[in-house]
Amino acid sequence: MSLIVKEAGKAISRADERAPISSLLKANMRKIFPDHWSFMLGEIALYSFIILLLTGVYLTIWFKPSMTEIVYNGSYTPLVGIHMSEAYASTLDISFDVRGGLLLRQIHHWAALFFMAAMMVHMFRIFFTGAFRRPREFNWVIGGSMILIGLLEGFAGYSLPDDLLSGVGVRIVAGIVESIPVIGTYLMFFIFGGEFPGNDFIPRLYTFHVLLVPGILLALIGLHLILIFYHKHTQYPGPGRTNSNVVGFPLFPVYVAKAGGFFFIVFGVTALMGALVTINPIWAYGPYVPDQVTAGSQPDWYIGFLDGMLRAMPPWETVLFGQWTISWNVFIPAAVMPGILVGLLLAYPFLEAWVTGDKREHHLLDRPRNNPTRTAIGVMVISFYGILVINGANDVIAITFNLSINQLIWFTRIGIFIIPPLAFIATRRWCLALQRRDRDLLLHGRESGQILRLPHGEFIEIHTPVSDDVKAVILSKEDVAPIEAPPATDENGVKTPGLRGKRWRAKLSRAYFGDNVAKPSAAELEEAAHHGHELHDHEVAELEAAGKHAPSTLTPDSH
Ligand code: HEM
Ligand code: HEM
Repeated sequence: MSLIVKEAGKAISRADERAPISSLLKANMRKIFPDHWSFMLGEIALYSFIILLLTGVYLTIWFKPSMTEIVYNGSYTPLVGIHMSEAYASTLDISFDVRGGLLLRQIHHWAALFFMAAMMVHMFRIFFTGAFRRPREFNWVIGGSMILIGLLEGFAGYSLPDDLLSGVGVRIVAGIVESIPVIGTYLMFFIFGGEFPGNDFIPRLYTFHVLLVPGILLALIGLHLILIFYHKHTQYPGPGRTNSNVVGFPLFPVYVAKAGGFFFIVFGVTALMGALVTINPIWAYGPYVPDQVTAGSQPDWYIGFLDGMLRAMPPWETVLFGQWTISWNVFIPAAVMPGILVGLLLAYPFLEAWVTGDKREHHLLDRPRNNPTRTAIGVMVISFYGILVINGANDVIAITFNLSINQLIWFTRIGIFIIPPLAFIATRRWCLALQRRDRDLLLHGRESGQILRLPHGEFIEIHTPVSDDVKAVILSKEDVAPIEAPPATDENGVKTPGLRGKRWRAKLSRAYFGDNVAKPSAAELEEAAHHGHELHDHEVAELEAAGKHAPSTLTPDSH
């Protein structure tokens, strides 16, 4: 036995001489990572992706990416004798005839929904805490691209079974491609290998779904994680945490154990969902037939906002020279708007840095209230997105709540211009109110609800000072001055180049920082500490004369 161990040890050192992994591991495994529950969101995205890879490989063994028509003869009797594509029939086989097939299919689908949800909530965490600021802007761009690619990958997978529900989705995509002016029809023929639906689409989509996109995602996730390691993780403000240190636990053994355990929890929950909750029962929809549509058909949740945008658009069309139709009703919501939204998403870190003029490195996270405009922009975008998702399900909502679908469409058309700005204003005011509360907490302590009556009859409210931990968190706020507009000419009378642009930028910057409530200065804190921690001499004397003691840990605040 000891000989085997010795030989194995020798083999490892020989391997290590050729590929010096141990020194690399030694240097990095003790790296410190900060701790917070919200840092688990990125992990959920990562583990869901691993589950997708594992279950996806299992599905490839039986799935037949072919649109060749066959007559079904499997064990799901209601469809026996029906004409369908091999893709649809093989998905039925996976569901009813392959051992564990339905379970793995359902785990794959649930993992896809969790993957997209985890990515999005992870993105919100990054956004609201300002974790995308320098030096992590590029990692934000990688993340944003992964959302877009994940969305395409999910749509591709959802379309593979060639059932009536997914076929309707593919038909919509064909329509969107056709709506692109000039090249639309050519592009549609190129993608589908001829008229819709043709025979080539599912095999092409299959290569896209199981090879091309997973490969790209794998590379991007690898790069994303390497960059996180390289930049080090940001941390939330707290006692002893600064922009230049990291307070937390070492990667090995603490995080390796935690992350390993968490992977099994995510896998367990996904497997439980796959085992207990039906998802995408394609046998109930039937095979895709181009002239049929199922009532109440809904895409997976992450596509809902696109569908909502499409459904809200008025029926605008232009016919050029009496023969070329431009379908604005499809082109704008399904091609132009998504392009603009993705562009803004990817550019956000750079836009914010331009408006604030803040190009410094940030390793300490912002509290959302301390950056009211950013937080308000985030909530505004979420409300915009939410309205579109609701409209994407307007037929189902109309039937469930006995409403008219037209009412819902008009609610969306008007609401989309009114609700997001209201959400912006309300959030901004809310953040500023929280800033004011923080300032009050530092200067006057917490209202204890205890009222003290002084012997001469006056009532004072007792305020307890906040703990040092809370103080450290509140004091982490940075008060940044807005950018000033340069003078029209310099001291030699030379006109400032690009004056108009610079004035605009200064205006935006002022609007961005707007009514920021400055945190108390050191002098104000000193004054408050001096003033607040003891009762006035005459009050103490009064209490003592009455045979009472002033509460020593409490701070009265009647002055
Ligand atoms: C496949 C999808 C993704 C995976 C597997 C993933 C994974 C992770 C993990 C494990 C972390 C460290 C833990 C944490 O902070 O949550 C992280 C951090 C980060 N992620 Fe992602 N992420 C994904 C998508 C995204 C998206 C969509 C964005 C933004 C648009 C993004 C931007 C970032 C940034 C900027 C950090 C650094 C955060 C910091 O240091 O505080 N990621 N990601
Ligand atoms: C981000 C990664 C992925 C996402 C979001 C995703 C999503 C999906 C979805 C939603 C379906 C429809 C499932 C259903 O029938 O209800 C599907 C089907 C499928 N996926 Fe994926 N998938 C991913 C990665 C993979 C990988 C890596 C493979 C293979 C290596 C794979 C192989 C398949 C196959 C063969 C099907 C068709 C079988 C079926 O529908 O049951 N997937 N995928």
